[in-house]
Amino acid sequence: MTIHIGAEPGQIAETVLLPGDPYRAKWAAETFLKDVECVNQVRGMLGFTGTWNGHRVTIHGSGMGMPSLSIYANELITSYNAQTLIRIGSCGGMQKSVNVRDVIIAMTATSISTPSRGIFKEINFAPCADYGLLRAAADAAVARGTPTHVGGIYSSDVFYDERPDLNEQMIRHGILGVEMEAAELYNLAARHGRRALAVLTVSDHLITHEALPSEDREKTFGDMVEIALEAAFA
Ligand SMILES: Nc1nc2c(nc(Br)n2[C@@H]2O[C@H](CO)[C@@H](O)[C@H]2O)c(=O)[nH]1
Repeated sequence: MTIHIGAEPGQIAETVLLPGDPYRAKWAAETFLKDVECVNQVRGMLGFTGTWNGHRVTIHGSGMGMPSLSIYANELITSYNAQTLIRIGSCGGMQKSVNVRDVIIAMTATSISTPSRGIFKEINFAPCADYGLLRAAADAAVARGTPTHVGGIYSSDVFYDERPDLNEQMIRHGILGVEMEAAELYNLAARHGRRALAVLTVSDHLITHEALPSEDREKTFGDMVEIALEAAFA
């Protein structure tokens, strides 16, 4: 048991999927896992452990934003020995070539600040995905016929951004999408020698201003869960 996770030792699997929304964690666990057990309800940040194709998997909410993700990823790594952590989430599209419903496999995660800035100081560390997970996820996505993009994303600290110049520079440099969690997940995985990846579905678009209808979000989210599971155990 930790400050924010009520699970007993052994109740969390070495492979953890991290959606931002705890209710998506519940839906994904009930939809894709067998022998599902709720292992955390502290502060409503639900976590579930079960099996997929005979493999133990935990699906646990991370909350929105890097400070929240940092709390859960730190405790999952240091107190429950999580070895593979895959963020499954959604993002805003930032390139005309990226369409709503597409999947983005995040190779790198650019930010202007993360909770690790106190450690890095003047170091401009490059948060990047585990290559094996990245390759397996890209292969799984393409095999499903899902339009897939592999490249850099932007992990922002704000949803209602008052800095249009930031997005302009990210778009100019080929950043595929914006979300709010992956950079710190990659920082923590590098620090603790773990595997991490972010698999994102594009649910809104910063250029076209299109947004995915809520009923489509569940289908595309399901695709991402399966891609992440196939990559984790490839
Ligand atoms: N900053 C930002 N975050 C986004 C966006 N679209 C999505 Br889905 N997100 C993600 O969704 C949540 C905010 O709605 C955060 O957890 C982000 O990771 C967007 O256009 N901008």
